[in-house]
Amino acid sequence: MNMWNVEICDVTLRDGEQTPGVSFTCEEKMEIAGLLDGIGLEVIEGGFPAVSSSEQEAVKAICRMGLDARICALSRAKKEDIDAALDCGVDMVSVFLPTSDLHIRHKYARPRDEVLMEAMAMVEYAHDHGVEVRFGAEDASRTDPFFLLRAYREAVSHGADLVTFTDTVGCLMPVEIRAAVEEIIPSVSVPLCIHCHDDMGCATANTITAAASGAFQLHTTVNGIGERAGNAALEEVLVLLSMKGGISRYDLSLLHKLSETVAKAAGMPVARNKAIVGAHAFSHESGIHIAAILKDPETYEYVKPALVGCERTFILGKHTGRHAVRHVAASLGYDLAEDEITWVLAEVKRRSEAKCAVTSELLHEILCAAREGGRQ
Ligand SMILES: CC(=O)SCCNC(=O)CCNC(=O)[C@H](O)C(C)(C)COP(=O)(O)OP(=O)(O)OC[C@H]1O[C@@H](n2cnc3c(N)ncnc32)[C@H](O)[C@@H]1OP(=O)(O)O
Ligand SMILES: O=C(O)CCC(=O)C(=O)O
Repeated sequence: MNMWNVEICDVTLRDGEQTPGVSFTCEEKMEIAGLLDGIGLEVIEGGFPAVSSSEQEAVKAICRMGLDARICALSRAKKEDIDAALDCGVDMVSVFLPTSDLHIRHKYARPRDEVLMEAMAMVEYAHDHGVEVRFGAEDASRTDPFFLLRAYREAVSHGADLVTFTDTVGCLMPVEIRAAVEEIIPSVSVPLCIHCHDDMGCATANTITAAASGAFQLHTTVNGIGERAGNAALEEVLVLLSMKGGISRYDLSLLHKLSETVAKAAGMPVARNKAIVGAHAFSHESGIHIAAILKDPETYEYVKPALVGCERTFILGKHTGRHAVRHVAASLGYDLAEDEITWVLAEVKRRSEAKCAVTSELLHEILCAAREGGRQ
């Protein structure tokens, strides 16, 4: 398998925090940054220092942690924003500018070339301060392709080390992302970053398609949090990089702890069926599935739970079969006879159909009843 040449810039602490109603404390940001660094991510976007003085303090505190990851801060193409970022001691300043005619019309009401060249002076200003500079074309996916390439080339000539293609409103699908990335890469002399939103549910697919098409820096958020429907989910992108991109350098065993930490700090519980980090991502109830998994887990598990430090669980319910009952009962110390299995299975289905979750307590109760002849 070819290994993709990529790095991750996780933007949970900036774009993730733009989720309506979410605000991380400095301590929460530091704890999350520590976990992101522990996984081995190359870049952590710590925040947007121009937002407030406490945001600036939090980014400073992350910079002082001495992490291996490079710390990045977002900035508008404005001197005061760049100064606020530089003052934090970041390694990278990400200067963004809206480039679509739609955005430029409403935000500037001036000719796009004029707006672009003003922003380029800001790219140069950041570059002159000795930090890595990333230039982000906001709403790149709805930007005139000719003007987009011009913006990237100008940014590079003014000192940008990286340029970002942002699907700000999540309007593209993978084939369109591939076409855009394949057009940009040969025309721009610095690595391309990809920043995707999930408005149509394509953020992770778009990000990984961009990686497979040659994009270098992939932007993610933990649990996929972020503006509106969120961003590409870190945990999904990392597992895809491992399973499809031949990249094994990240410590995926920290993903669950990270997911729980972010969910708690954001006040946003993770959906049970969320890929990789959902409570049911490695759980099974269906009888046909469990019967086969007991022979070979690969039958119904493409992602191995151990890859992300998890264990498989079997949950008994309406859809369970005899193999599952026998196995789960045995794991709890009950060696059931065939007639006992029949009774327990019927009882499990009856309770489940009455919308009663078959928790481990209830299962113990049912198994005891089976043993004590309560089934008669
Ligand atoms: C796609 C993205 O995620 S981009 C990041 C979006 N994130 C956020 O907006 C969260 C943080 N934002 C904030 O805390 C505030 O909006 C601040 C501190 C940045 C600015 O606040 P305010 O000065 O009150 O301005 P306000 O938010 O109302 O309007 C934004 C201004 O920035 C301008 N602006 C927007 N993008 C850029 C840019 N890339 N470069 C320069 N100026 C910009 C707008 O045109 C508008 O200017 P105006 O005040 O002259 O009309
Ligand atoms: O340019 C960037 O890195 C960020 C822009 C962004 O958040 C977006 O367009 O959604």
